Amino acid sequence: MPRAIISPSVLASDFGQLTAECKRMIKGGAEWLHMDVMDGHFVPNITMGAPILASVSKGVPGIFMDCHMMVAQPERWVEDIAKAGGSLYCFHLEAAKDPLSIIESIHKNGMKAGVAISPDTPSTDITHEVAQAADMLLVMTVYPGRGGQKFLDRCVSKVAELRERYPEKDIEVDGGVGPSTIHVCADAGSNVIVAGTAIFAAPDPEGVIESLKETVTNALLKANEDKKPPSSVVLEHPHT
Ligand SMILES: O=C(CO)[C@@H](O)[C@H](O)COP(=O)(O)O
Repeated sequence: MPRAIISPSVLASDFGQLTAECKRMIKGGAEWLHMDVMDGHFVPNITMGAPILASVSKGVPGIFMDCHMMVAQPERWVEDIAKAGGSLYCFHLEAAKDPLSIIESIHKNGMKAGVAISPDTPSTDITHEVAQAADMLLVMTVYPGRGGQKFLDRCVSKVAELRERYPEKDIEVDGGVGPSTIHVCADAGSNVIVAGTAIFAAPDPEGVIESLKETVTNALLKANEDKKPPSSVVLEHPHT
């Protein structure tokens, strides 16, 4: 059964105190940190690249950097991000000419591989081969490019469709996720939750992390329970 993982998006943090902000989130219960890398081509904004990630990994030993690569040439940055301490390299399917070879290169460089889809990309564009090779699938619930946007409900059905196809895979949601939208994401089957504004702008980030995690864990347990045969059937056929 997949487990609940909360990955605060540092895009909503104080970049002047990035290392301290990451430590604050880990202390508050976050397991991963979501690092939004934007190149000004795939999306209009520019955020951070390998040198900043390297400083963070040096300043926060053991950090799991969930790197969301909003870049036009995802194959180009794999080595640099690995050297900078990236733990997971998630690239956009829309930008990839050969997703399978990018996944192979990510694995060769010692990172987990993620494949992201933007709101207008159907989940069926992720082929079975690509989904199987990837460690994580990311369903964007806003258009990539900036934080603080409104959650797009219409993307949730893609999470459910992918969860149906891949019961054990890590499935991440990102964009406008917080206490008011977590239930639909969790019920659809996402287990890795990215939240920026909802966590960093909260007076009690630890409380938000804890409640997001609890909601997701409960949904995962319920889905797992629902898969089991009813207990009466088990009792009637103890040897089957
Ligand atoms: O990738 C992105 C935006 O492109 C996200 O990671 C956002 O940074 C999430 O921020 P909130 O919507 O949670 O504020």
